[in-house]
Amino acid sequence: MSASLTESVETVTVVGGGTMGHGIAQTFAMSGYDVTIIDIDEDVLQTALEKIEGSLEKLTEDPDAVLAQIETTTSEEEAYGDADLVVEAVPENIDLKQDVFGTIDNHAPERTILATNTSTLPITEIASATDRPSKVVGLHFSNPVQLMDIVEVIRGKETANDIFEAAETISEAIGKTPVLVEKDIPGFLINRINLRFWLEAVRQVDQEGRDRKTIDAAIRRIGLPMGPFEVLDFSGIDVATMAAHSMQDRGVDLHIPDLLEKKEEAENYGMKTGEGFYTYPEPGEYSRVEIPQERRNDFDPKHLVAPAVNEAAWMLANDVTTKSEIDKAMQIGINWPRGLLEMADEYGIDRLVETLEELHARSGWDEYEPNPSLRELVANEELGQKTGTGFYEWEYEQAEFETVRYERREYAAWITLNRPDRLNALDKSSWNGLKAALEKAANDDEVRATVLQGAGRAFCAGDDIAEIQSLESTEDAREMFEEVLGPTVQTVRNHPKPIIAAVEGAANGGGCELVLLCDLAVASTNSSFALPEGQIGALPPIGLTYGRMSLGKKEIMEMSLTGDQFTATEAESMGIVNYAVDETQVEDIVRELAHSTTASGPKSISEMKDLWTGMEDDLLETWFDEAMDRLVKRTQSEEAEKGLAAFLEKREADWKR
Ligand SMILES: C/C=C/C(=O)SCCNC(=O)CCNC(=O)[C@H](O)C(C)(C)COP(=O)(O)OP(=O)(O)OC[C@H]1O[C@@H](n2cnc3c(N)ncnc32)[C@H](O)[C@@H]1OP(=O)(O)O
Repeated sequence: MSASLTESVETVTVVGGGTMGHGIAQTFAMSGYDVTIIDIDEDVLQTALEKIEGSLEKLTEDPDAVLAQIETTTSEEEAYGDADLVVEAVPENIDLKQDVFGTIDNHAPERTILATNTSTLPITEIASATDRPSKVVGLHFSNPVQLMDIVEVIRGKETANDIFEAAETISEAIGKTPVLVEKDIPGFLINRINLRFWLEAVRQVDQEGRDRKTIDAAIRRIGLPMGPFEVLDFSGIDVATMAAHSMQDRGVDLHIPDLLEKKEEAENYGMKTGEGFYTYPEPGEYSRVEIPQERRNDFDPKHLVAPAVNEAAWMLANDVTTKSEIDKAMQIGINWPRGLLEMADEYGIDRLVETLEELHARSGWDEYEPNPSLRELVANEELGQKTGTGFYEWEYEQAEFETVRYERREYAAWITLNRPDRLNALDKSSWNGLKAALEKAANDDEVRATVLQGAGRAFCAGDDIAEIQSLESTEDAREMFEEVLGPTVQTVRNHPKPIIAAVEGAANGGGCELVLLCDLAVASTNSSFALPEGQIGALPPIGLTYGRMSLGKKEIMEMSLTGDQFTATEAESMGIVNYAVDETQVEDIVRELAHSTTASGPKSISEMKDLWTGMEDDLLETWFDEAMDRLVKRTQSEEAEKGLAAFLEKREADWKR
């Protein structure tokens, strides 16, 4: 039925020749429809035609042919008498719109479908001004209409199925991607989600003293084309504030930060006035804002993503739309690199719920109370990529190798040292488990990056000192270090995929050395790094050899000779880790890094790694063997006997002065 309805639409009348109206008219004409624009003002119609002509010159080979399909009129009879579809785009005023719809209804034939491009008003109320509410539908275009792909198709309370479906197919026929909104809710889909994201960004500046450029840098970091302040300036602070107020007026639980109101009152609308959150060369002249990339890790994007996901969860729980419509809207409508709900599954629903709880507590805003459907996902362990199910299903595999847990989340292997009560100290089973897990990741072509992390409050406190103490002879020690530890070290070094250490907590001794062996590393700012092997009468075999590739002599010697703890920030400046970031972001930044490495060819990566390993071998292989030999002897020495006992008895060795 809708197909024939759609086919029967040949003539389209657009009401209002302003910014949206002329864009809508041009779009229909470019797709071959006969278009009439009606406005009460001849001058507006003239300007509309000029603007369309100017735009067509940039977009088509033959602007005249398209222009020939557009007529203008001020006569209602002429405009509506033969229209198959009317699209209204007059200013956002309910009385005006109802008046216009009453007039259209009087003049248009019974078959005519009536659409409104309102962004803030209820479709149902507009439709109530007609005798055909079942034939009224929302078609909310984005500005500039001729360039933006997305259109929201909104069902009013009375909209008939065939009209809703026809609106969908007509949207496709004019080259747009329709997003179906099944309920006539304030803000529809895109504004509702955008506003949650934007308003929290402004609150962060207003109430938390955050810097707007840092927030924009963090949001660009996760792949969005612009940060929230750039977007607000670009699309108009007045427009966003108006949309927020209208949602608030219609009963949506939503706060508008004072800072946004102040900008609006001062008429600092953004690019169009030359001043908004940023300053522009001239009113109306866009220039891309300089955003300091180096601050990109200093703000957690989850603070903005979580409120948006909460809004999406509310929509899903209330049958307003579907997951795919939400994700399509964000990807196609506003150029997100992935859909919002896909992103939610990457972050982990549990972590977004935690973020919402934190925002709720800090702001006191009830809209941040997590939607019950999110809590239900958490209760069901449907956390997203890390459990294989969240909003969507994901490729997921789990295996245990002794005390090491292996998970494949989509294209990344997450390997977890899992002896939290021993701070993941590396005993024989950990070394063997790590080797087996790495081999599994290496042999799986689907795995493109490998992450190494620790369970609990430490990354890894080094070799298991109790186990070292239990080695009773040089032969035992040789077997442990040369047949267990050594081969695992070589497995780490020869791993053909990027290995990224995710450090949260202590990385001591062998733990710190594992970080040195990884290709990339991210640490929480409360992590610590140390090579304290000397304190137990041993020595750091990897730190002293392969560690040289990351650290200079003074650094290695200070770490090895003193065993002192270094902070994550120091580790970052020394080159032990790439980034020291807030603990809430370690997992995210590691995942982003893993994702970024997939931009490089898998074979290129293994060649790069092979070259590096070969170079290290030429320089250091014999010295690593030498270091291991000395380590074996050290662990069997009288000094080690005292040092190992001292640690296990929680006291200092007697040589300490
Ligand atoms: C070739 C050799 C290479 C090596 O790697 S040798 C080992 C080098 N590593 C170290 O020397 C670090 C040893 N650990 C520590 O110094 C401390 O831990 C930390 C600073 C990392 C953390 O201190 P805190 O937060 O106070 O925790 P806690 O109470 O010391 O540790 C919790 C439990 O974990 C055990 N544990 C910690 N590290 C090791 C280890 N490396 N080997 C065996 N057990 C370890 C502890 O004893 C304790 O146990 P309980 O709860 O029974 O008292």
